[in-house]
Amino acid sequence: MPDTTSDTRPNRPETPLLDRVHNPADLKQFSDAELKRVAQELREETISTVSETGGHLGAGLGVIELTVALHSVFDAPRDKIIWDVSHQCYPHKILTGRRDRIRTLRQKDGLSGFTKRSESPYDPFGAAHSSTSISAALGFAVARDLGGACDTGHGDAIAVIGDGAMSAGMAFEALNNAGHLKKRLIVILNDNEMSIAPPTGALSSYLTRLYAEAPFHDLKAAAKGAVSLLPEPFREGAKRAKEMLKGMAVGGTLFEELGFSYLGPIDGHDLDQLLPVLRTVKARATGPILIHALTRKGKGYSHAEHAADKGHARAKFDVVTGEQKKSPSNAPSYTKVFAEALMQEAAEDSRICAVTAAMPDGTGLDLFAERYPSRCFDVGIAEQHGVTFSAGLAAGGMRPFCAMYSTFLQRGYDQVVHDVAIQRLPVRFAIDRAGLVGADGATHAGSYDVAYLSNLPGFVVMAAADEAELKHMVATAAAHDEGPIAFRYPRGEGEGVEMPVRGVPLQIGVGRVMREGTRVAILSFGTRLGESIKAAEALEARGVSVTVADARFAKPLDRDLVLRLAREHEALITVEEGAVGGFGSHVAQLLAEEGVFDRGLKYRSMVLPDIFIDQASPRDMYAVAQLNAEDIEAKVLSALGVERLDKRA
Ligand SMILES: Cc1ncc(C[n+]2csc(CCOP(=O)(O)OP(=O)(O)O)c2C)c(N)n1
Ligand SMILES: CC(=O)[C@@H](O)[C@H](O)COP(=O)(O)O
Ligand SMILES: [Mg+2]
Repeated sequence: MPDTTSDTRPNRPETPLLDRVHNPADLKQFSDAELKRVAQELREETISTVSETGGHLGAGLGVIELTVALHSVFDAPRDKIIWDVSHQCYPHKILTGRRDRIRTLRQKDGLSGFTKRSESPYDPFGAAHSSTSISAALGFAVARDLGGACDTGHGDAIAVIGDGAMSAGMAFEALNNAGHLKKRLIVILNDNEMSIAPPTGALSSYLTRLYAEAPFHDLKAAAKGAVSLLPEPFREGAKRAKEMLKGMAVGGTLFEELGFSYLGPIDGHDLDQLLPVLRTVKARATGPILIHALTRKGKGYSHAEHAADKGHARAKFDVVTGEQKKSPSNAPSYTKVFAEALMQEAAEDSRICAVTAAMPDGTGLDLFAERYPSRCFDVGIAEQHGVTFSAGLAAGGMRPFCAMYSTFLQRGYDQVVHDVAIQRLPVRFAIDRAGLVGADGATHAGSYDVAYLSNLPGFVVMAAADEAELKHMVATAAAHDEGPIAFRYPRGEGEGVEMPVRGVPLQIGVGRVMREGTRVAILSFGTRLGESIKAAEALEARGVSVTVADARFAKPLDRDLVLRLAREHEALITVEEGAVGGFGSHVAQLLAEEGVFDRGLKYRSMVLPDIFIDQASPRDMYAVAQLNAEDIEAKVLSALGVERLDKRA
């Protein structure tokens, strides 16, 4: 792994205090005034790092002071600091012994862009999907109190959760349980009034009202007696507030009603507030406590602060101009093709509507929302609800497209089974980020959707081999009222194929043959089709005649096509960018049932390997997965048992 600290390129900021921090304990040498300078240096180091690596910028900048305050007051790794989503963890990584590798973030063999237990004892819990931190922290708190053994010892359990992540049901399930268990547990609500896009929903409005009514003073907590938890500078003000509030009917905050002490709102960028509040909480808290910190996403870097997404994620960029270094695109992204195809369908059919769970830009539904605002729903980070809401829309006579990343749809799986599939409701699942996604790594890989959908009775499961196919699949889904249907497509740009003006519905369960050969058949499902064709060309050049087909459907399988390919070829290879249990498994099942193996077919199934693949470029990840053209070629040769080709094709 490259060590990048010795690099003294001119854009590296001067960081004399930060240079003295090798682990969080080193922060204890500094006065509060010096900690403010550490925070400034940490901010500059974070900006400089992400300018070189790309990655999540705005969220980390928004928690710089919080990170410094937490690590200077608490004692990690004994105290467990759990970052929700953990896309804001780069400053934490810099302070926790990983600064020498910070510029390897999100690269092959480098640091993960998220917290990861295997990476550091300072990452007590891994994350990347949202809203898990309170549950995990509560688990640590209970384990501590029950005397569980933990390598790093047991101290405080602290969850840092954003306002976006707080909108998920799972966060409330955890609050509910924590309020009941009454264990000492610290939750910091990092409220920057942003998700990836501006947050939607009643909870977001509620949080806004909380601080609009009591900016930086805890009037309600004071009224309910939480004043003793406040540090001295606040206590006087709070007492006065309490006096003021005497006789007024003040309801508790939602969090207090759930059994938490509520402290806040406080200014999450002001160490003069953060440090005394955290010190007091550390010294005095008994049960569950929620600290409501107000922050700004992208804080301190104007190009992030003023961007619509507050610098949520960035390609490498120029620090001075903020300009991102993106390579020019040769084809429209799959996401954009989906959005445009959906708008075409929606223009013809007023029942078409769309649902996203906090990913309007990522799924392309921001475009749809602009054109059809009343037919587009951002439900917040709430995949479970999003799926069942779509089921309700379908039951109510609409034609909903539930657009989610493959990896996030995992969270709504029971809803897919129980609310959609069993009721045979025609929800259309647009599954973006299918396959390996690159820098976000294993947590974001779309590996399982084919397996977890193709086993459901009545589901139609398609994979687009290219962007034109995607357009046809959108049309297919729009026309399919008989039950649930899903189509998957990868992150990034299309293959550059010619696009039809309008998508044409495909015949359900029918694949297509791309080229005819005689000896070997490669049956691809999804965008590995291009690699399969390349492999076929290479094999052809070596004298092996290859048929290549695009299955289009994992369910229902094109039985005729599969059986014909099996009958007419010596070997059949299936290729997909999905885990075992998906397309290839269904083909194998069919071949077994039909007794094809008894007749000696050489069958091989190429799927993602049974490992979690760490971040790298997508191509490198596919190399690890052995799903590139050369791997397909090698698989064919090994299936044939051909070491030196005999030109028998
Ligand atoms: C279950 C799940 N759905 C969607 C996402 C995509 N996602 C990552 S960060 C984010 C926004 C989080 O907002 P917030 O918690 O407020 O943190 P902020 O970025 O504002 O600091 C979303 C939607 C995810 N990581 N996990
Ligand atoms: C942290 C998170 O879950 C998102 O920010 C994710 O990284 C977005 O991925 P895309 O860049 O593929 O939209
Ligand atoms: Mg937020």
